[in-house]
Order: sequence, then C-alpha cells, then structure tokens
Amino acid sequence: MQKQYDSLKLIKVENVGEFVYKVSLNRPSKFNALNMEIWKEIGDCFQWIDEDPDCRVVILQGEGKHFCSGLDLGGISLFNENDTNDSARKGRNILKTIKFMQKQFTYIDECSKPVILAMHGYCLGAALDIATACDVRVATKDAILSVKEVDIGMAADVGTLNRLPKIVGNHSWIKDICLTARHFSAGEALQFGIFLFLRVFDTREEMINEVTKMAKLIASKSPVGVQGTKNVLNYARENTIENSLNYVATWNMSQLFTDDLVKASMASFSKQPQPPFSKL
Ligand SMILES: CCC/C=C/C=C/C(=O)SCCNC(=O)CCNC(=O)[C@H](O)C(C)(C)COP(=O)(O)OP(=O)(O)OC[C@H]1O[C@@H](n2cnc3c(N)ncnc32)[C@H](O)[C@@H]1OP(=O)(O)O
Repeated sequence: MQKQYDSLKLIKVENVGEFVYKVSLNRPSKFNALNMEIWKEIGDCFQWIDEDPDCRVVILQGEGKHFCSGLDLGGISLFNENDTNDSARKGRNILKTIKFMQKQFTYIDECSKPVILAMHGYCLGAALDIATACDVRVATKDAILSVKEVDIGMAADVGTLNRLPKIVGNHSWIKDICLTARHFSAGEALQFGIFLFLRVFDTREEMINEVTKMAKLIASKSPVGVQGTKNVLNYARENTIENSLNYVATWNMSQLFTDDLVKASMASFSKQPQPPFSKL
C-alpha cells in the first residue's frame, strides 16, 4: 500500500486482502462527525484510490459505535463571521464551500474502483450523502438513518436529495424521510426503500465477513471489466439508452484489446478460476 495514506489523520486505510482496501472514518469519540478535515481527507483518499493500482475494490465503514453522525455541529463554521462582504459576495463564497463539500463525496461516486458501504449504528445527515455516493450498501439491523438536514434548518445539499431518487423507486417514501427527518431503520429501508440496501445483517461481524467475501470476489475479476462496468453503469444512470449504448461502444473500442479478455474468457470457458490480471 502506498505511503500517502499514512498522512491521513481521521481516515484509516488498511489492506484487508489482495487488492481490497478497507477505508474507515476514524473519529470514534465524536461518532465520526464530519469536520472540514475529515471531509477533505475523504476526497483526498478516494482520489488516491482512483489512481492506485494496488486497490481494486473498497469497503467503507466507520470506526467505533456508529458509522457517522453527520456534519460536525460543533466544529464546522460554514460562514466566515468576519466576512464584511455584501450578500452577493458572501453568496459566492458559500457557493464555493458547498461545491467543495459536494465534490469530496462525488470522488467516491467517480472513483474507478467499486465502493461497498458497510453501515452500522447512526447514519445521519451528511452520512447518508456519503452512503448514496457508494456503489453497494449493506447495513446491520441496528442501523439508524435520518436525512437529518431539515432538522438543522436546511435542504440537504451534498448528495442525498440528488442521488437517492436514482437508487430508490418509492418517491413517497423518499419525500417522507426527507421532509420529516425522522429516524428509520435499515429494515424499513429494505421494506419501503427497496434497493437502498443490498442486505441487512444481524451483526457487524457477519456484515464485515460477507462484504469482505464480496470485495475479494470483485477483486479477483479483471480490473478492466470491473472498472469499465462501474463507469458505464454510472453513465447509464444519467443518460438515454441510446447515448449509453454509444458510450459503451466507444469505451470498449479501446478496452476490448486488453489481455484480460483473452485470459478471463479462456479461464471461464475451461471452468477454471479467474487468472491473475496485470495491475490497472
Ligand atoms: C454545506 C453543508 C453541507 C452539510 C450538511 C450536513 C448536515 C447534517 O449532517 S445534519 C445532521 C447533523 N447531525 C446531527 O444532528 C446529530 C447530532 N448528534 C446527536 O444527535 C447525538 O450525538 C447522537 C444521537 C448521534 C448520539 O447521542 P448519544 O447521546 O448517544 O451520544 P452523545 O453524547 O450525544 O455523543 C457522543 C459524542 O459525540 C459527539 N457528537 C455526536 N454527533 C456529533 C455531531 N454531529 N457533531 C459534533 N459532535 C457530535 C457528542 O458531542 C459527544 O461528544 P463529547 O461531548 O465530547 O463526548
């Protein structure tokens, strides 16, 4: 694993299997509340992972009792109290801050490596914004979620309102949880917000064991195949089928010349396990 991850103070990165990284929010004494430092580190970390040939899949989780209690209500000041600018100029400054905060989570969505979120305990406000930027979400049955922003007097602006409707089909349920900011369980999400979670586990240990197996399976596959698949699925989410078909044709125009295709299809045809693939 490359050295740059050691510079992170509130994010822990571990190698938990061949080509599998576990990334942990690591501020357990504050239930992993997100101050500006950890917010920036999330963005830095996923930009590095995007380029890191030793990583093919990520498990994201929170250290301690809870995944994450959202925005650090004590430690983040969104407004500069000494800013004597008029409202137009103040507005431009806050726009810059919001865009920066959005981008740090978008790096997860845009990361070329699939990100599996393993959630437990509280997942409040900005924590759900993170969750919606991940590729696959699982949770323990004790997970408590809330689109909490209305409770602090704002519309959520770093991802949940934008990504959740692309994940969950039940719009009445989305409006219910976003407008009331009420707590809901992972079990409720499975029932009404079908597809928010792939699975809900009884214990954290079982959840981590299962996602590690899943991550190792993905990591054993051709990185050309896996990364191309995430990229095209993300494109398909935002575009017409016709545009998306054109996109994948253009993508594969170069990607089909890979050695991975020959190696993987030979193994598949002869019912052998997937062979090792070159780093990507
Ligand atoms: C442009 C901006 C975009 C972003 C917007 C994002 C918005 C949001 O995220 S809205 C959601 C904000 N979060 C909250 O409203 C949760 C606040 N916390 C709580 O309600 C409770 O702490 C909680 C229900 C999570 C747990 O309660 P419990 O009684 O079990 O524990 P506590 O003693 O309250 O907490 C333990 C220590 O953690 C600190 N802490 C927890 N959450 C936060 C937080 N969000 N911000 C700052 N600090 C937090 C808490 O202060 C305790 O610390 P200490 O007193 O030092 O022991």
